Amino acid sequence: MTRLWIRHETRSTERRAPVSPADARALVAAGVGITVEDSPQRVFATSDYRAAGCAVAEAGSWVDAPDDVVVVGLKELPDGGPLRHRHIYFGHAYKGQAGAGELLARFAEGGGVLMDLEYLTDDAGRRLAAFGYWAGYVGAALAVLHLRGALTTPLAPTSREALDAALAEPGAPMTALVVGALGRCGRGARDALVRAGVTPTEWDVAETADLDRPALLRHDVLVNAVLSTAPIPPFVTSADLDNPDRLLRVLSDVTCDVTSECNVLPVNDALTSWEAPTRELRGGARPVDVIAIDNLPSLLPVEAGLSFSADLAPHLVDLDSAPWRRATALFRSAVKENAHA
Ligand SMILES: NC(=O)c1ccc[n+]([C@@H]2O[C@H](COP(=O)([O-])OP(=O)(O)OC[C@H]3O[C@@H](n4cnc5c(N)ncnc54)[C@H](O)[C@@H]3O)[C@@H](O)[C@H]2O)c1
Repeated sequence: MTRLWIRHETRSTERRAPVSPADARALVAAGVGITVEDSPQRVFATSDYRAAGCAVAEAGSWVDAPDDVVVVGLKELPDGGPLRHRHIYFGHAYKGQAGAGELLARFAEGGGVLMDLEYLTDDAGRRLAAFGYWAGYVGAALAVLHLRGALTTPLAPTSREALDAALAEPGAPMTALVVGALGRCGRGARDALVRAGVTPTEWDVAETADLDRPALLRHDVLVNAVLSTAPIPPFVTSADLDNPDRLLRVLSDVTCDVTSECNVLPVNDALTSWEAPTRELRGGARPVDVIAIDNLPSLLPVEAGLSFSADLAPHLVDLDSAPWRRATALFRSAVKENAHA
């Protein structure tokens, strides 16, 4: 029998969960055993999981859980020693990100396995469960609100209704470009911009093959929603920021590949946060700011949590299916490469 252990998230701002109580109920009915760690910040009540037939454990107790449980979460694990369980979450460990080598070494040392949610794909390579839509939606919304001077900090989780009401407030006209417009984040970004009364320019692979830099710089807002798996020439360079014809004022980097070799916006090399969502890249009379928040969907935790759980839960019944086997194989080759690095 599959035994899942849904962990409390380490990051205090992370209110989402990978599986909702309603989907947990369906999994339990399908014969999956589920333990849910109590969590002070999770958007779904622990009592709802209990009512759905899940056992409840203390926050962080997965470290002492039996070897055969599969630990399920979303974002980073707490620092610590060797990892001996199978873990399902977003490890961000295969693109040379900061800390990736150390994480893979912890798995190698403990004999555990990372079944990375980013690489859970169907036979055609399409992601099976992703938060992209709401990430793009919030990423574009923050850019609009910032440009209008209507961003209140620190950011806090909200509802779509409240966010849409803020976007519907009248503001000065602006232009916006979404790159990666055909993807999940891109679609969310486009919808948020339309909600704000902005008709976005939409670029995907075809439009960036021969990048029209002057056209890019003529937009007030750039939302980067590209999924890059190998380094490509940057979309915005330092010289672009110094270009006197630049209109670009806000870069919203939904991708957040800021420490990766795949960073297409190398003018920025650091994340921003809920406390300080924007950072100035150029000041003075022609400022330009960046937004690079890597947990955007957490700002709409209910909408994001429910849609992600609906996608993921059906795949948690059988962890030996082809998608999980592919994700595991990828992990094993990353560990091997890391050992030789
Ligand atoms: N910041 C956050 O909180 C957050 C949340 C979810 C996802 N993400 C990240 O956002 C990125 C996009 O995720 P997604 O789910 O939307 O991916 P996706 O695969 O659905 O979409 C990516 C899009 O980028 C396009 N693309 C790829 N290369 C391109 C290029 N050179 N030029 C133009 N377009 C290109 C693809 O054709 C596709 O349409 C990922 O890196 C993901 O990790 C961030």
